[in-house]
Amino acid sequence: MQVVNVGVLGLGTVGSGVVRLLKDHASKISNITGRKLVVKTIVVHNLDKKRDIDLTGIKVTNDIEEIINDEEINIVVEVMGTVATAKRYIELLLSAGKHIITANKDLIATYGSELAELADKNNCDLFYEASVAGGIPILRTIVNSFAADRIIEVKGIVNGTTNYILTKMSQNNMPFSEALKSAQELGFAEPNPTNDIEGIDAAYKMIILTQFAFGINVTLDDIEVEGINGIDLADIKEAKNLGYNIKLLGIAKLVNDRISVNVGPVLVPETQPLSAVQNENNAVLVTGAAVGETMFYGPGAGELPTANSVLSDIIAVTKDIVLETAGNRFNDFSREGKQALPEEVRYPYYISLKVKDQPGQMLKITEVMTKLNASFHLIIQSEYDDTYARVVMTTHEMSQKQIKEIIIGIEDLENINVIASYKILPE
Ligand SMILES: NC(=O)C1=CN([C@@H]2O[C@H](COP(=O)(O)OP(=O)(O)OC[C@H]3O[C@@H](n4cnc5c(N)ncnc54)[C@H](OP(=O)(O)O)[C@@H]3O)[C@@H](O)[C@H]2O)C=CC1
Ligand SMILES: N[C@@H](CC=O)C(=O)O
Repeated sequence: MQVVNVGVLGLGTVGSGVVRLLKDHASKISNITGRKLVVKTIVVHNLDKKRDIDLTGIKVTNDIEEIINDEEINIVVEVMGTVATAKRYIELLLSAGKHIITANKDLIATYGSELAELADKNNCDLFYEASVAGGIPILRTIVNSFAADRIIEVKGIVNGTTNYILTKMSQNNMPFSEALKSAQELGFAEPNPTNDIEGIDAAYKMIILTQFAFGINVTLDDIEVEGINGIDLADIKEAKNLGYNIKLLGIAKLVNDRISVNVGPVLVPETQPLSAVQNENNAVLVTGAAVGETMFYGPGAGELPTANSVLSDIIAVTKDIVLETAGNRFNDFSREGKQALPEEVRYPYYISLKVKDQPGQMLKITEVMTKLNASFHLIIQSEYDDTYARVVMTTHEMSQKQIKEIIIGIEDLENINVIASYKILPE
């Protein structure tokens, strides 16, 4: 049987999974593709690091030239992370005619269009199924199964680390820092977890999902992003009392033919399936004009689930090599869409306040709301400490413009501080 040689950049969580799965499923993969896939060379950063994996017959190096100049290597899997270095390596590899598979959402969300052009020019495949929602095959599903539909909304939990942290905080009262440490140990978090907890990782995934679902390019600057680092355990509990779970959601939707993309903590009613998504699992809801709402659920991070998505790309590339059909676009980056206006995007909100316990405070808050044409749904007051009360309000639907003005108005009031304001997903 003919051999297809594979190069791998990175031998961390995902890289180790790729090497393991390629070995474990070698004969099944050969049956599907008609080729024997062999990992020939792996590039790592630290050659002295002890590896808990069988690397017999594989060359491990820290010199990318060993892959670039090896004409026997046809496919390269980039699972090392970083943006600048990974971009430079992938450009050199594409120019050398290698097909690329990457799990690097930071890179694809930022330079996907540029790299896709270079891949086209060199008749190479550039696939990145693992870059969004780990083990869920969401990108190919959108490309293949929604081709004839018109998608109007894509929303979901697309970051495993933050969902894991929120689950542990909510169910086990685990402090934020302890839950984050555990997510890091389990290999879910990015090497630098700032992007996870600040919502940037989810925003990168929403950029890619927006391209696939709507054919529209957005950048990080077009997305309102809020992470989970400011979330108070008391708000998680308060939301629960009201029948909601707080989840970090990405929401991309068409509003009057303009695109709105947001990432942030959202109160999800317990009755909704997204509310039941626990730990590192992800779920993406795709709403098509014809099909209605569909949901795709599975592990969003971790060694083997992510490696499985990488392997599905490896098999797709190998089939293209065999059939000589490589170089087809995974995705069309051509359209620039218009941004939805802040007054067009409407949700009910949850607002949590620290209010000095003195007469007339609620009246002042009500005045701000009334002036801005907004109204409460319910108000709950509890003790914050000896001097302050915690006031939690849910509102009727209002625009993003209104909620911003309300928050500014309330912050201007003396002895009243806004702790949090989160969207509420309608029932
Ligand atoms: N972990 C997950 O669940 C998921 C991760 N991803 C993405 O996959 C990619 C890899 O993530 P993950 O496996 O968790 O990361 P790890 O930190 O576990 O592994 C990174 C690997 O890349 C190597 N590396 C880093 N920089 C360089 C460099 N400059 N040159 C050569 N090798 C380098 C490291 O080498 P050394 O071992 O020598 O230090 C290490 O083996 C990232 O883009 C991430 O966003 C996507 C989906 C899920
Ligand atoms: N750090 C990411 C890994 C997968 O993309 C996450 O937690 O989702």
